[in-house]
Amino acid sequence: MMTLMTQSETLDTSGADNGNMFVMKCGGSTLTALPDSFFDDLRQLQEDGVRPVIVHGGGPAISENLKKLGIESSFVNGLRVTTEEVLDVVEMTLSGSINKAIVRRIQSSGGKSIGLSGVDGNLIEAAPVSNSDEVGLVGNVTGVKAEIIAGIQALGYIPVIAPLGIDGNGQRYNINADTAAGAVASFMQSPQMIVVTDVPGILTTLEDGSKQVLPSVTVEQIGQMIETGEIYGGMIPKVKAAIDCIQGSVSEVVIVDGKEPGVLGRVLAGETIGTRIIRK
Ligand SMILES: Nc1ncnc2c1ncn2[C@@H]1O[C@H](COP(=O)(O)OP(=O)(O)O)[C@@H](O)[C@H]1O
Ligand SMILES: CC(=O)N[C@@H](CCC(=O)OP(=O)(O)O)C(=O)O
Repeated sequence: MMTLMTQSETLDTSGADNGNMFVMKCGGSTLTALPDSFFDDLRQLQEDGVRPVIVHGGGPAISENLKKLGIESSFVNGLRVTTEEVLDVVEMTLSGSINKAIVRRIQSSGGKSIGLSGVDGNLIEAAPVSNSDEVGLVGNVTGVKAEIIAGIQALGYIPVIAPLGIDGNGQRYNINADTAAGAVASFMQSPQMIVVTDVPGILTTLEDGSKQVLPSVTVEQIGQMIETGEIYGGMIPKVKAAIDCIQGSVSEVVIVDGKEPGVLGRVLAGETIGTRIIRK
């Protein structure tokens, strides 16, 4: 049965099986380091009938381009202070070079992919964050047109989404990629979100000073780790996005290192790898 959606709504799953989909966030810290085998695995999953959705970052590339152009940039609590001038560079970098580089890599591995940003088709609807007086044109997600993503998947392509948003007046916003991925996972009713980054999971420091990956953490433990400073910097938006989306239909968020061989298949097979963030 076809369902028509006039506004952004959580996907009606009455006619679709979302059990075989997952949302993956690929961090800018790791994009260039992802091996060809990562994209081969993605193609294999697609051939096996799994339907991934990719939301990507690109923070380091944005900073590099801003520097080249002599534009000052700074962060407040992990969010880039974004003027219209900065936003031009954010859009050029994320929707342009980074988005297309990912699409090309998927295609080079024999997979099928279409890249778009949250601006296209008003895919990601956004509103200013509460501290916009400090950070400028940074957005929170208020809606995701899940039917656009589902449509691209139905055509047999992997959607690759750059984290920009747009409001009813046509104003663009810069959205943290972890936040955007968590919102896409929620609105798509994805059972799982996989966060691919440059560390093997959430690390904790043992008494002897060595670091160890936590196989799983609860929302409560995360709160404590932020308070003690054990979780800091770029890990904070990841765990916050994870907490937000596991309140709904997403049952787990897994944080993994994209360089780990066979990582995607291993996560989907339920292997203990990286850190699983679970409700309780
Ligand atoms: N407890 C923690 N365990 C692992 N990494 C952490 C932790 N706290 C902070 N981090 C930092 O988070 C970084 C990942 O975030 P970020 O650099 O923003 O990656 P991405 O570009 O993938 O979003 C790690 O490289 C590490 O420096
Ligand atoms: C508002 C905000 O901070 N947006 C981010 C968007 C990119 C991003 O989040 O990239 P990573 O996942 O690589 O960090 C930025 O401008 O850097």
